[in-house]
Amino acid sequence: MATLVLLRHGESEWNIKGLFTGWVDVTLSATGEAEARRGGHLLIEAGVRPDVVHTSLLTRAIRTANLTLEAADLLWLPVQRSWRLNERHYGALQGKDKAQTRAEFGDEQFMLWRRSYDTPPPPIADDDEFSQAGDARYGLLPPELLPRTECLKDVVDRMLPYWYDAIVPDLAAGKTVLVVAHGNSLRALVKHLDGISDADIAALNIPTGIPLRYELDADYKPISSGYLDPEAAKAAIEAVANQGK
Ligand SMILES: O=C(O)[C@@H](CO)OP(=O)(O)O
Repeated sequence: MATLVLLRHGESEWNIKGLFTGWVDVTLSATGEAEARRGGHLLIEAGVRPDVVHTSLLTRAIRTANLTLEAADLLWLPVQRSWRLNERHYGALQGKDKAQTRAEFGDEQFMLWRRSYDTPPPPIADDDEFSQAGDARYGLLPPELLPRTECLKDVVDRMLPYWYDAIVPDLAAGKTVLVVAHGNSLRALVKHLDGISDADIAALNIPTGIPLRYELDADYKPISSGYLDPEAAKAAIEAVANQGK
């Protein structure tokens, strides 16, 4: 049996403002910092002691991992980072207000862009102020891999190689693995783990800052899973689902 813990970063400054974020590198709000520390305390209370950590390349996930590990007195753990754990690239919606977008394009189009499995938003222009073209952190990435927009299916496709090549080997070595990532990159991973259909994944939302623990069998299929604070998770999931309303 292997233990995997998934943690969405704490609330970000753009989560408060209700803006589509994607690959824009915003930092945590004060609430997000507190959530991240609480995540560390929840790990201690549950007796979960990660051996290794994987994060995206985005500051809000990296800072969440640091604050969570610090609270759990585990800052010394080895950490690996990959763009493959980044948030879904939100294309031309990056930097746009969710409520305004909903009002302008209507409920159906808004939900299609936000939660459909295979409809990406329009691509972002390279000269857009919220584009990542030319961002040094993706400098080693072959240019054709740098997305200009992504739907959830695109995220599954670019995240799974990292699951198989980097995370599964850690689990196979008997390590408890903590993955600190994002709402949609974790939706992609949960879809894979729980075998959720393309249609049903639209209804799945991940709360900020609450560790989600999986016990996996020898084939890395879930035996059990649950948030370390189920009551708080329930309310926070509802809030994510209602964003833009
Ligand atoms: O804006 C984003 O990048 C994500 C996560 O905050 O939003 P959503 O939940 O709407 O996909």
